[in-house]
Amino acid sequence: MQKDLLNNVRIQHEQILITPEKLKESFPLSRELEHQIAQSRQTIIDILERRDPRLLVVCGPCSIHDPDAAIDYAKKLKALSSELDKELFIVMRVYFEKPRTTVGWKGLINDPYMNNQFDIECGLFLARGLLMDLAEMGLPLATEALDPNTPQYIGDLISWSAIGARTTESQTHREMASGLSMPIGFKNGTDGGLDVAINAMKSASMPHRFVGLSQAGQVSVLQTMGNPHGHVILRGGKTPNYEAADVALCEAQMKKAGLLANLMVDCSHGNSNKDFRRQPLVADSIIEQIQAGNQSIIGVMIESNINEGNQSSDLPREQLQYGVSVTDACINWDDTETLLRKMSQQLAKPLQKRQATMTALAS
Ligand SMILES: O=C[C@H](O)[C@H](O)COP(=O)(O)O
Ligand SMILES: C=C(OP(=O)(O)O)C(=O)O
Repeated sequence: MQKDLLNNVRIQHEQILITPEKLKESFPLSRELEHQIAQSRQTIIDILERRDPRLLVVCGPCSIHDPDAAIDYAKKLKALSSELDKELFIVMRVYFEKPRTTVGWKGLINDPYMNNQFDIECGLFLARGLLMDLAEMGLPLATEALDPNTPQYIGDLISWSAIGARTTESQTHREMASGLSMPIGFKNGTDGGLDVAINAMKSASMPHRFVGLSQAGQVSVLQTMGNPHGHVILRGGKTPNYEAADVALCEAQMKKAGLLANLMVDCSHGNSNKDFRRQPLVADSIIEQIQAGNQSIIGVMIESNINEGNQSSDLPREQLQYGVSVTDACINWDDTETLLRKMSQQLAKPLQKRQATMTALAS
């Protein structure tokens, strides 16, 4: 066959992918699960809109590569979250898509067996199947929305999403965020810049029209309503940005932009200088700030796994250590439990005060 000189010159292969609708037929949601997820989303909205004083905690592995280990982790997190639910609303990080600084493993959906076979359809099946299992355990779930088509396949199972530091400035991601069904956090840029996140929050709160995918798998013009439940995630950049002065600066910039100052602090990434051992120190600062009366910090993010540290995603599967991250290094389960118990205990009083302020403002 004669090669087309002008079209798809650099496309080597095309494969028709299952439609969102068809994938969902294999993993249908029960009415109970629908209600549970809608309720979790509403709880997060209540936290953002100051009707629920609890701290939103997005906690879990940097990325999922082993669904069995994710279930093991989730069992521990579920038990603990039920115990601490007076102070903390814990949502499990279930990240299937990794944005890379240059190149590297792009997550379970893109290359489910980490063997460069890139069986994306299998990745979608694994991702949706795991989300169903986790949701059935009663856990609210969080993910990063990276590929603009992925939410059509799995978004119904997600209660909170993030737009990452590498994509917060992208129009495509802001458009997608404007149509997402759950609250969404925008990370500051990798250089620490706040403007990109604040602009993203503004942009995503507005209606947009753009080309996207329908549930039936048709390329379609999507018209969105705008997502009013955005917030900024301070993740550090060239230097950390979790201290009281950084939080105050972000708060002031958000207010100046006419936005409700709702902030989540990411204890990992630029805020830990990528040293997982520093995550509890960042959390300590958040506890102190809330004890001192801070009202704008509505949540924290923690990268945590069964076992601490990380390992290379290039290792042969049989050499991979169980429950250890293949992307950013995480704190282990024992340290996670200690940290979450400490947060819950030390925040009980200040959060009661938040509740009292909310009640006073509402009356
Ligand atoms: O959270 C994970 C990583 O920080 C992010 O995907 C970037 O990773 P990289 O800089 O190793 O590519
Ligand atoms: C990639 C992530 O973070 P960031 O966008 O802040 O680098 C992440 O949270 O997994």
